[in-house]
Amino acid sequence: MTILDRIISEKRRTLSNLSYSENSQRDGTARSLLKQLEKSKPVIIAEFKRASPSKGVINNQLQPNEQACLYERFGAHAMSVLTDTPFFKGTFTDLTTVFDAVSLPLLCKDFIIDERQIVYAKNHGATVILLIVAALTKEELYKLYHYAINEGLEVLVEVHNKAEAERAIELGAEIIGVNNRNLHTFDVDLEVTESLAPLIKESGAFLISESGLKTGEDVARVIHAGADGILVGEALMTSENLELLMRQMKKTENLAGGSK
Ligand SMILES: O=C(O)c1ccccc1NCC(=O)[C@H](O)[C@H](O)COP(=O)(O)O
Repeated sequence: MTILDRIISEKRRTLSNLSYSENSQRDGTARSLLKQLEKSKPVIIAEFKRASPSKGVINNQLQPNEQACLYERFGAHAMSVLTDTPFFKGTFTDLTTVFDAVSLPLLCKDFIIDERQIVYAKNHGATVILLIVAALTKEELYKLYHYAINEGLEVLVEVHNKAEAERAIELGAEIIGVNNRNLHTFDVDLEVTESLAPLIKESGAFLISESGLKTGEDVARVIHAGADGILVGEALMTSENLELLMRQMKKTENLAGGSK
């Protein structure tokens, strides 16, 4: 059993607590990750991540609104907020707090297996949701993807290997995230992005490299492989000089061999 299996099993257990009924006062239509991807490279998706199964507590001291304002000020193009509580110590209040603090596209980083979670995420300010191919059957992936699109949301479809990438491409996903973290061992290896990039880029989808990016050199490596953007959590949550690190990650010289 992988950590993903354990997380999904916990999600199923708590699903009945979610309701469709809550109405949102939040209009996220102007916050498009796709538009950011069309105009900037590399797109930086900065994550608010207190804890994780692989690292335990990462940083429990930061306030989501303050960190969001710093991310926006230092040039993030979008934000990701972990909303899962048991494994990541995140909450949906974090998501609404961040929505109210900044005007960036907002990814609800959760483990979605049911339409109710999509409505719930949207009502709490999400403009992008995550669908993890490894967690869904082909039918579930298709149904949830189109449900989210019909709700006016954008979807980051996450893959870990070639078979999953082929499923994301077959779905017609416009934004595909390659997660460099092995869910069995928790090891991160940027070679995962490098190996899947040609297939994903050939499909015409935007490619986001996720997990394990710590330095400007790491970013240069995945951008050189073909990534259009990156998703970074731990390195930003623990940085002692966030402004410098984000500047290094955004540097256009990182686009080794590529154009802006
Ligand atoms: O981070 C984990 O330990 C983890 C374990 C199991 C499933 C998902 C997990 N993380 C979610 C993410 O995808 C990352 O938070 C995101 O890519 C940022 O990663 P990092 O920059 O390495 O914090």
